[in-house]
Amino acid sequence: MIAVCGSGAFGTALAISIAAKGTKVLMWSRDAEHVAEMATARENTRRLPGLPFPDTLQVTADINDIPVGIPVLLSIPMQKLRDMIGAHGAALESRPLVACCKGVELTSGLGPTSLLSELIPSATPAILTGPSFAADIARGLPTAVTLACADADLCKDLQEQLTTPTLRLYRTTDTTGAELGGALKNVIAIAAGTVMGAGLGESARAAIMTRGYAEMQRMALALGARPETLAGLSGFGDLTLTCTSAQSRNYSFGLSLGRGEGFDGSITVEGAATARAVLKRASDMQIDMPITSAVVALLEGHHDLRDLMDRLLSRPLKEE
Ligand SMILES: NC(=O)C1=CN([C@@H]2O[C@H](COP(=O)(O)OP(=O)(O)OC[C@H]3O[C@@H](n4cnc5c(N)ncnc54)[C@H](O)[C@@H]3O)[C@@H](O)[C@H]2O)C=CC1
Ligand SMILES: O=C(CO)COP(=O)(O)O
Repeated sequence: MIAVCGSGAFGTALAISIAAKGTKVLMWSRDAEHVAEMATARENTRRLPGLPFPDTLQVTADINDIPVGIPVLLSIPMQKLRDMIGAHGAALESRPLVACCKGVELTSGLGPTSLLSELIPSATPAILTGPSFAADIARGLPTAVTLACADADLCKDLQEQLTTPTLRLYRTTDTTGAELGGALKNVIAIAAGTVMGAGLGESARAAIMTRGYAEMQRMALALGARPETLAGLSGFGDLTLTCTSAQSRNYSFGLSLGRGEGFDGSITVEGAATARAVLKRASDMQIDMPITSAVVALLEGHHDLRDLMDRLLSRPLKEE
């Protein structure tokens, strides 16, 4: 048995996929009304309509229903994870906790596994991340992601428990690389969307993706990530998906920025807060991140995209 905390799109998709192979899954949400709705409809009509729950998936609004010791997947947006743990951490102690979120916390500069280690030292943190849209996972379309956990034996055990016939997990002990790949690619996806929204062309997007990947590597390697993790599913793989699909909320947010349109503030766009958090960390560490810096300028109301592009294009010429 496993548990999933958070009944958003991603948590629900993982719960459906894992339950579909016969594993018992208990999905918790803080919203009792939503839980009652899901229990009756046997689907999450708010986030993944039309994708029925397997019989092995149950829902609860009481986090204390989660049995002691079983692995818990935490699919809560990065900037909300501290609040969630603050309110419910006592129920999550002494067990594997698999972060299923992508970002860097604005207030601390920490990624999901470091934050979990700080807040619940008795738990063993892991992270599940990589190129995967929730709807694809829930529909049973083929998907491959990275599972990272510093404890190699536990990582292998979780890999077996969470892999399904359509969701294939690759394992690594490099939690830093996995979580930074997932966080940083969202920032570059906002930039790629902006370029496309502004009509600057697919060649410009390819340049943003490639130079964005160079930025991701600079930051992640400086923080101890392994290059092969960045080149894998959680880095290059997710960068590719998120910078090329309007299914991505980060990319769609960028499209709106580039077109000068508004965007629904209730939609989870992890890259926005992460861009600010990463830029602060990069400037403390004297790491050059011009694309991230341009995204932050856009977020702070710098509407002259042409001026930002000119700034990127007029940087000193250098080796690749
Ligand atoms: N949607 C997708 O296709 C994918 C999402 N992710 C990642 O999964 C994470 C979650 O994203 P989604 O599920 O799409 O977001 P979502 O916006 O659909 O759902 C977020 C969930 O978190 C809950 N939540 C928010 N604050 C909370 C709090 N303080 N306490 C308890 N619960 C709280 C909400 O009630 C909601 O159920 C993000 O980090 C995202 O980057 C990763 C891969 C795919
Ligand atoms: O991380 C994702 C796909 O791997 C989902 O991307 P968005 O959060 O931009 O929708």
